[in-house]
Amino acid sequence: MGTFGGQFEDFHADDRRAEVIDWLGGLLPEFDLPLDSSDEELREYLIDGTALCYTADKLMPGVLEGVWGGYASDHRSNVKKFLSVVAEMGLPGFSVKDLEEGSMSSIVECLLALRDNVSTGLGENMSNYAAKTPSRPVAPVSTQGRRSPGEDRRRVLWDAKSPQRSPLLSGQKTNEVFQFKRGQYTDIPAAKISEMIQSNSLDNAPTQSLLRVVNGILDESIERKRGEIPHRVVYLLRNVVQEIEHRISIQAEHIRNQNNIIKTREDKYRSKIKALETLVNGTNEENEMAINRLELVKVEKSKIDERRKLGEQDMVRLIREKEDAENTVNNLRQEIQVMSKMFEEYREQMEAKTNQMEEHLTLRAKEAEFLLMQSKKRIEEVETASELQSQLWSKKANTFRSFMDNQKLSIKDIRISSQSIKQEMFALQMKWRDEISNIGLDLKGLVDAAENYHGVLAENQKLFNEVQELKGNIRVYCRVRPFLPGQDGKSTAVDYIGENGEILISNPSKQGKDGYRMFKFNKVFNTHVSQAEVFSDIQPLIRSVLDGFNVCIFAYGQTGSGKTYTMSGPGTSKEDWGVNYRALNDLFDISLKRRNTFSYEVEVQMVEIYNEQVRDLLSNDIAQKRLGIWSTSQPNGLVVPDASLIPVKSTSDVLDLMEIGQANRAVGSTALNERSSRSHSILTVHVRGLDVKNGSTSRGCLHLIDLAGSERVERSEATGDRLKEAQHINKSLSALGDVIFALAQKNAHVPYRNSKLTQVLQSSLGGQAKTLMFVQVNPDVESCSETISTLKFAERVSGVELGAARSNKEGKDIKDLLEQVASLKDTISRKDMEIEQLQVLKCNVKSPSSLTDKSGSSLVKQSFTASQQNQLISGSIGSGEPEYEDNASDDGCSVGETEYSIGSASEPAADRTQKGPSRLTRFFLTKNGQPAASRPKPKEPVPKTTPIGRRSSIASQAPTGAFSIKPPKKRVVP
Ligand SMILES: Nc1ncnc2c1ncn2[C@@H]1O[C@H](COP(=O)(O)OP(=O)(O)OP(=O)(O)O)[C@@H](O)[C@H]1O
Repeated sequence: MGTFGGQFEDFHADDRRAEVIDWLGGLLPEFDLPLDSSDEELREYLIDGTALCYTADKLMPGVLEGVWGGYASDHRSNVKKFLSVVAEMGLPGFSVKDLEEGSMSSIVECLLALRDNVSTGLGENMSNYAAKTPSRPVAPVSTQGRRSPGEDRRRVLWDAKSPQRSPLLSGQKTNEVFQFKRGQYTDIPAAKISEMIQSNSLDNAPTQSLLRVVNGILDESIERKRGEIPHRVVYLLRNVVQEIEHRISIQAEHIRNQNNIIKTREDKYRSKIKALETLVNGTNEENEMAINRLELVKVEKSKIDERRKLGEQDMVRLIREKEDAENTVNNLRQEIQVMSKMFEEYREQMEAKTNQMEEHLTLRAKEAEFLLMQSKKRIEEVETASELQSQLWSKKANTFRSFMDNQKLSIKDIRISSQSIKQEMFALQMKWRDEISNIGLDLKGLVDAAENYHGVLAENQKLFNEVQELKGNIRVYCRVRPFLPGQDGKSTAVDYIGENGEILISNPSKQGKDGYRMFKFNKVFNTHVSQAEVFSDIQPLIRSVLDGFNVCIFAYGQTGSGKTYTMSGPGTSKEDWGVNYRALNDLFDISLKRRNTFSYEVEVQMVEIYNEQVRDLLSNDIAQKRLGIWSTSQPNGLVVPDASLIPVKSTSDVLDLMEIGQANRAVGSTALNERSSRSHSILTVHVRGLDVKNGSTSRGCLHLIDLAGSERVERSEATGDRLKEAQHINKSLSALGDVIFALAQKNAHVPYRNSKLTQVLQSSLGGQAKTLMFVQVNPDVESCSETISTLKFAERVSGVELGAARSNKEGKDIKDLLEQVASLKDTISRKDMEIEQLQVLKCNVKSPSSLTDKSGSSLVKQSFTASQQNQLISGSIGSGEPEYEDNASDDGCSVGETEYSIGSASEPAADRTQKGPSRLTRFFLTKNGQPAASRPKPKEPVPKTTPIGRRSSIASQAPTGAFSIKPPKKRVVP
């Protein structure tokens, strides 16, 4: 039943809609919707509101102009205008939303109400309504025959809305015309009545007015009783009645039409009811068909919905795409703006540059012009000058010509005189030939001597070194550290390194000559010199330990200058080995070579001086007792006897010990060196040798000392414990400086006891040891002042004469050795004399004219006075150092070899003769420069005191007894 009710409602709605469509089809010519159009189709037609407005305008022309000025482009506004007209008429309206998407029934009902309202003769209302609207042009009035009801209706509307067509036709006037007072109709003049009739005012008059006119006329005729109504009034009456009849007939026709429509609708309803009944009573098949159709419809609907959804999605997508596109466009716009800004800036820059260039070019052009002017001037000047010059030259040429003429004349004279000279010369030549043959004989002897000259020189050099050895100068070797990795950009303070031990330091903080300082040492090792090369230079010195000498090598220099590098080496590989390892290795090698003649025992001690305390680096005992330092006169040579003394047999033993020692060393970091030695480390190698043939013994001791850094406290930025350490280090190093100073000055008192370091070094500095100092230099220009003070110190050290080293040998051959030394010194004096003679000869060869005096005797013979000759022959070294010969080692290396020569030994003889007294002469000078004429002759017994800086005579220093080496605390290397 519900379905049927719903279907009925649908049919009803369809019907109502069809009615509207039908009505609109008749009203609007362009409206061509079929009667069975759906709600949606109708909505589609009406939705923009134009059709609604047309309808209203058609029914009530101009009515919309009164409502907000006519049509609008916006569909909602049109619909609203239509709705306002409908509302004004008091008809049911609808909402805009209904028209857009809701039910169409409200719209259909509204339109039908409008239709009914208009067609049921709401003409008055309409005319009243239309009367409110402003005037508009008069619509053309159809005058042809009978009019259709619609046309009439519209005409009525039109006429009602055109009040100014004639005075009578206006609503007000019409009322005035048809609202006569009783008795007035009869009084209306005929002209007026005919005018009223002719002007169709009756057509326009409302029906009520017409009926009032009829009643009025009838009332007047009744009142008059006589029944006499003027013809003209009757005429009017008849016309009015005709009009009323006409209207009634129109109404009747309209009603008939309505009836027809109703009948048609009735038929439709009936057929629909029948269809419904058929539907209701229909077979299952039909139902199914209907259901199927319904399903199809649903499917279609769902499809439509889907399409709609898809459309909506498309719409959303398109909107998004549009938004994206807009964003892109905006971005592009922004980019364009940025680009244009940049371009603008760039253009401005280019303009600025162009301007600058223009200015620059203008300046250059001006300069060029100026230069051109100057050049022109110069050319003019040069032209003038060249003219003057050519004049001068021509003058000079004339002078020269005359001079040449004179010269030619004088040449003639000379030729004549040369003839006579030639003759004289010939006589002289004869004389010279004799003389030259004599000189040739002399020269032959000279050539023989010259052949030996170099050999003699080398020997002399060797002897000079030996003299140095005898003097016992501390050798100073300077080594310059290379820049470390990462220090590439630094500039060096080392300006020059000479081959003969010169080193020039430049100090950029000082100007001119003061900015440079030259030092001279026994040797300077440049940055590239290898560990092996350094060692080869000191090897003979170290080997002398096996011959019973005490040797001390210590490294001095500021932190990070390479002391540990030189003494220990940077690593344990063989190339890296420093002096320590190489020295011990070398000692083992030689002792092996000499094993048939000598048997050696090697023992090692390793101590450090840390904060003025001596610590045993080879002890396992952490809480060590303080170690005492013995006086240097201890016969066993042990300076720190309580320190562990470990016997070693091979290099590997040494390596193990060094490792222990290095591990126990006190190191820390300073601002200058990441791992800085904070103590002085002393490695002492004790060597005892036994001559298996004659039973004599020797005892040598090698001190290898790595001093702590000598930098200033403030530069190392040390504080706390580090400051204390640094202060101790500085104090001990300054004590070392004082000792060196006292030694250099040959003071009676040498302050050894001021520090542990000087106490330990006492035997090396003041005793009979051979001492060598490595002065380490950091090339960095920032360390320039430290470098200079280090080198000054080293310079002072190099001036210290310790006296000749003494071998700690004991045996019956000491006397023999002393004799050997005496004869050696005799040889030296002889050799020096020979050299002197050769030099004199050489001078004489250079100037042959001076070779002979008038008496024809040789100047060579005259170059020495008798007293000088006596002096030379009788000159004696006097020291008779037995150690000198003992230096010669079995393998041919001797300590006194040229490696230790000081630069001056290699100077050319000529230079030396020019500079001052010869080496020989210097050799025989005492320290105050006086000739040592009273020296004993070589064959004389060896004196007890040495003439050259010896502190005590050999005799007094000779070992007095057998070695009394205190049995040390020996420790076996793990
Ligand atoms: N001749 C050299 N060749 C290459 N590198 C060197 C040389 N000398 C020193 N060095 C390097 O310089 C750095 C400092 O050297 P080293 O530690 O030996 O200085 P130091 O004077 O012993 O310092 P400290 O007083 O602080 O102990 C190390 O890295 C070392 O390897």
